[in-house]
Amino acid sequence: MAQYDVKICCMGAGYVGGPTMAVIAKMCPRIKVTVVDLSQKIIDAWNTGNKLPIYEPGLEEVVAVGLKRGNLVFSTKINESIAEADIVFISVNTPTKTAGIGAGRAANVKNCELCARTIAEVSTSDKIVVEKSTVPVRTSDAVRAVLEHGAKPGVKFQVLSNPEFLAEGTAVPDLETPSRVLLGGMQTPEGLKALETVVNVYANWVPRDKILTTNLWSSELSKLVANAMLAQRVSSVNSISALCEATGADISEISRACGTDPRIGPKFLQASVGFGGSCFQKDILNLVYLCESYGLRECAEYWNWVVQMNEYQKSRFSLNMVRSMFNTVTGKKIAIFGFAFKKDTGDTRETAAAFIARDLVEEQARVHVYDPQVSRESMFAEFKYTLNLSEETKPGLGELVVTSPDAYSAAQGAHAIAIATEWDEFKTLDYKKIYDSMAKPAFLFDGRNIVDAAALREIGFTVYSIGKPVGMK
Ligand SMILES: NC(=O)C1=CN([C@@H]2O[C@H](COP(=O)(O)OP(=O)(O)OC[C@H]3O[C@@H](n4cnc5c(N)ncnc54)[C@H](O)[C@@H]3O)[C@@H](O)[C@H]2O)C=CC1
Ligand SMILES: O=C(O)[C@H]1O[C@H](OP(=O)(O)OP(=O)(O)OC[C@H]2O[C@@H](n3ccc(=O)[nH]c3=O)[C@H](O)[C@@H]2O)[C@H](O)[C@@H](O)[C@@H]1O
Repeated sequence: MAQYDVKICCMGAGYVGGPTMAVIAKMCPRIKVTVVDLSQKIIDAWNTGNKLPIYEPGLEEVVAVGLKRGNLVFSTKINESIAEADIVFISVNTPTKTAGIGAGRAANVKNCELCARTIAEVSTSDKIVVEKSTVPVRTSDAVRAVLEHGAKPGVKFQVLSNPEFLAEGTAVPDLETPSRVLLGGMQTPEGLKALETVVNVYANWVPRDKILTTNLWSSELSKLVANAMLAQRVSSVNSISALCEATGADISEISRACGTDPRIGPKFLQASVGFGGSCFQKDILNLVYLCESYGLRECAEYWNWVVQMNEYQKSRFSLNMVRSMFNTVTGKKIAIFGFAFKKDTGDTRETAAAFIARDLVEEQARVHVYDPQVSRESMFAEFKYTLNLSEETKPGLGELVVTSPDAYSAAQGAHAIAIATEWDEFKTLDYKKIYDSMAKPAFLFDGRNIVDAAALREIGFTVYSIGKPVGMK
């Protein structure tokens, strides 16, 4: 039997737990990594090695290394895996609360607490418990209290915070060459020793100067702030896109002109139909709630506007579609290109595309959606979860929303195309062929500014791009 230097157990085999642990296993042959989940279906999918539960470029190859070598295991044997581990990562979902105190804003840390209870219950040896989930600042206090109160005699726990900064679609490069790894711990001799143990895991492939250590609360809060600041840039640029449409300025030129200043930088200045994803909105609302809880009303309002601006951008997009199409889309076929919240992922959580589809369906349009990675099942799950939109709340939804096998059939006979996700394949479609197959006038609303609007206008399309007045290149 193989001998390992360290044994890791990760609770939660989702978008974060799966890729993060697969990379640790790949980079550290002397570490055994077991990823556990409550869902047998998810664990079975990871174990296939080639039909993974999530789509992420390059991930199959990374998972294959650990599975083949035997130091990466996916399992539902939660208790046994925790019991044999030296380090336990908690990487479970922390969604926005839907009921009770702070509903709609506060993060629900129920799953983290349950993990802590399980760890306390089954541990017969000391463990380092690492919060990888994104949590409100000071959640580690609660985790520590649960662990200490539930611990078997003589068993000691150290709690660390190690938030994850990977972005979906680029998870593998983000994990293999991270901008930084952040680790927070208690500034006590035991806390610092635990920090050093986990620093040593990452130091197998991450340069030491990129491994930042802080106190627990700074680490927890930095994660919320990083997401809030990234989302703030998108909302800022989106707010200016509305001003561009009104004045004749061009948002792409503005992003370039401002982003060239090294103090501002070029990234996250791409105007869009609105940001989506499971975390930006959730984490900002969590920050808003924290500010409110500490009586910091102005700070709460400030960050809340990042979310408000995003809502405005999404509704502005669908309103512009309806207005441009002579104030009615009733009975019209409309193609939506892309449903994932960004390219290179099949994740639909909080995707702007769902909001656009909802608004169009409310107007009784017939919406035909094509996305290379999103199944009809996930699309309808997202409608229900985020928008409470289902056959029960909107009879006939199943017929109004059609999932198409490709972009051409989605657009066939349609009055308009809305590009909601920036998949590369949408840049190189045969738009002449698409135009010829559409009802006229043929509209194209580019929610990602990825098509060559001038070339499409040459073909005959009426093109609307974000942050560019009609008729502009
Ligand atoms: N999705 C992303 O790109 C990122 C997410 N995060 C944060 O990481 C955390 C996890 O997010 P995702 O991986 O996206 O969530 P996810 O929903 O994809 O995965 C969470 C998994 O945890 C499992 N789980 C829940 N309770 C459990 C328990 N008691 N024992 C074992 N498994 C349990 C669920 O079955 C699920 O498979 C969240 O706090 C999120 O905010 C942080 C950075 C990036
Ligand atoms: O905590 C998380 O879950 C993660 O959230 C984001 O990652 P992710 O949501 O996967 O994707 P992003 O690339 O940040 O995009 C988020 C949304 O903003 C949109 N966006 C992004 C950049 C931009 O310039 N314009 C823009 O509209 C994207 O299309 C997408 O809908 C952060 O980038 C990660 O660092 C973080 O770990």
